[in-house]
Amino acid sequence: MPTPAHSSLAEPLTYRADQALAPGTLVRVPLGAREVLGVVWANDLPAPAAELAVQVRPIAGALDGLPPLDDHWRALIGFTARYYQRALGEVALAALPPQLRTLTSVQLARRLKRQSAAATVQPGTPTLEALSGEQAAALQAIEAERGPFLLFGATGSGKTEVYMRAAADALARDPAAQVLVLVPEINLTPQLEARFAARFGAEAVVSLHSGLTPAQRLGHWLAAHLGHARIVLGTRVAVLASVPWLALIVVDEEHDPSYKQQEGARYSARDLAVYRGHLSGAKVVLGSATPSLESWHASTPAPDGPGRYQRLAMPRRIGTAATDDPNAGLPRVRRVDMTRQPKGTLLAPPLLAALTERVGRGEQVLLLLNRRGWAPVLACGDCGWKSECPHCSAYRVFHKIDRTLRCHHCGFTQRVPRACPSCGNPDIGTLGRGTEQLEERLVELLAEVRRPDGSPVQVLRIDADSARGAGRLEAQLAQVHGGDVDVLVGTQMVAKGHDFRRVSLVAAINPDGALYASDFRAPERLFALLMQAAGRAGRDAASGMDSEMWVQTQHPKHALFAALKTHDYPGFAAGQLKERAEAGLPPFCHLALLRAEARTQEAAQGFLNAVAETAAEALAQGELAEAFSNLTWYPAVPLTVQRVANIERAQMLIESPSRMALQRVLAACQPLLHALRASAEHKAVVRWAMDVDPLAV
Ligand SMILES: Nc1ncnc2c1ncn2[C@@H]1O[C@H](COP(=O)(O)OP(=O)(O)OP(=O)(O)O)[C@@H](O)[C@H]1O
Ligand SMILES: [Zn+2]
Repeated sequence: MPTPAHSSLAEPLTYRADQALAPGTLVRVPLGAREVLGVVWANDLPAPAAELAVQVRPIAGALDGLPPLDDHWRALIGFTARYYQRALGEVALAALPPQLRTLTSVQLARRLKRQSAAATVQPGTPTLEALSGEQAAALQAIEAERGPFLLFGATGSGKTEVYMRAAADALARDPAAQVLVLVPEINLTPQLEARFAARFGAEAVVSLHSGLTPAQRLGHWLAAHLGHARIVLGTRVAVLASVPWLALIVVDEEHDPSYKQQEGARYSARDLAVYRGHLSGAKVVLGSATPSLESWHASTPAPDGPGRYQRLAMPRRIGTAATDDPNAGLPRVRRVDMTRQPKGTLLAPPLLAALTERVGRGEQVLLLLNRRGWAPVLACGDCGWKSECPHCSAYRVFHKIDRTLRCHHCGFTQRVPRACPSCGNPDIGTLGRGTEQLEERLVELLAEVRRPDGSPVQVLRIDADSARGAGRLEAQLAQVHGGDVDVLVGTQMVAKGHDFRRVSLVAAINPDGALYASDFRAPERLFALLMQAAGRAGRDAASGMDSEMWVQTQHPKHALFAALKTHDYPGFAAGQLKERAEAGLPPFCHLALLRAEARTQEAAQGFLNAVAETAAEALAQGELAEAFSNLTWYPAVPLTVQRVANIERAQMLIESPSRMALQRVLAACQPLLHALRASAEHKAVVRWAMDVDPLAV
């Protein structure tokens, strides 16, 4: 009973095969007029009645040069499809390398011949540093206990070393063992891949992510599937790779939102990693200096929390064990009250002075501004015109570099008008600031400043615009690591995971926007971003540089900044969890979002409300009555950015204290959703999607 990978059909299809095929075997099967890739899902079906048997088509061929996908993998795919409410075939397909879809059995055999044999792993090289006491204790616990573990290690506490030693232990224990290491965005951390390759040998490590060519992706996937790769390093898609001898899964920076897939099956790779570990008996280590509140709560011991994960703390930075100060080596946090600065100040004078001094001493400075472009809005002071996107409910951003107005939602781009398009006023201006403007201003402000060797100061901007193009980002990061850059300006991209050795001052230029955002996770995100940004400063304890994190804010007394000042993640988390418990928000309840897109807002909301009504009629009585009574359905509302590319977007929140109840009702809603979508009444609906455990609401 192979499941053809591309169909949106929920259930596997039945085919006939002359030879017995083990479950997990890849096959090519006819589907309508096409021939597609499939996976044998079960082979123990009762023979169909004679009159039906003639309708069962034979498979076109089996890719039997390849070992079948194992039970654990199939169970993982089955779980993912069920939990995230998607078709089995779709999830299986997304997990397989695209090139497999087109290969014939003969081509695959040829490809397999070229695949190199199993890599030999050199266990430990003699140049290893001695572990810190905290690192040694964490490793010992990982060795001795079952987990899953939350490695709660301060920035610069040496979590990567713990991952590598735990990996080395797992590989040494079993000559076939494999390790899966998940990272948020691989091109942001080229350093990490290099460190693993240096430690374990380049042949033993393969990467899996969307930046690979189709041929590389197939090659790396095969290396993992055949057991040749001992370490598989990848982004969220790698959690679904076939890794048959899996012994350890590491999820680095487990709080990172990019672990959540945002289209198709909207899975959380972090949550699936925990499930996968449970399925295949592999240990799971989630690591972060700013864990997600879900993982923090899960690792809180009874009676205050469920104690499902075991928390391992490494509060100290490497090289600071000799002092009594638990925050030794972490930057001193300074809040600048922007209400006391002249209106429109971009960089407060004391910050500019500190920055100038640091650069003059040959230290590096990192400025965080989470907004790309020159200014978020272009506006006319006379008639009130603003640079709205004609296709979206959003403003187009002014990019000075190529003099364009660009919509960051739909991509619509035009040249900047010379005068106000509405009233002809030639004197149009900008509102707000982005990274381009900050970069330009810094170059002006630092024009007279010299580095210790007398050369002019170098300013570099890193954001999604500067990083466009293959290899650009890696090259820019290499410039920073190489010391060619004095001031680095960037969006959240620069705050993540980098081991910058010479940064001694980090500043958040304007973080206030997120303080009062409507999403209940906004404070958690902001706190993590600022802690991580601060974590890029003063990483070389041996250099003796003191380091600082500056925060420019209109709300210097805000509790979030107070917690940041003392590097108090546990205090911040406790406050947030208390609020979440009182408000009945995750992790104390479970959410699903139903989204709809249509030509009109009315049609989008009408569809969602019809789903809620139909579900109530169909499910409130009968078998699912009790589960259904555990759910709260909120009315449909427009999304914050309501219209994108002329499509109206709406969503409906469904909430339950019981994950099980939510799962059962969502599954029962699937046929209702498909039927409603197909009905004439809702033909204006363009698409709908279900997001289980959504990250943003
Ligand atoms: N036992 C050790 N002795 C000396 N140096 C070490 C040791 N362990 C790690 N380091 C070094 O300390 C630095 C910080 O370690 P690492 O990058 O692993 O930190 P991290 O905990 O992952 O931080 P972040 O959360 O900021 O990414 C690295 O340069 C690493 O090589
Ligand atoms: Zn647009």
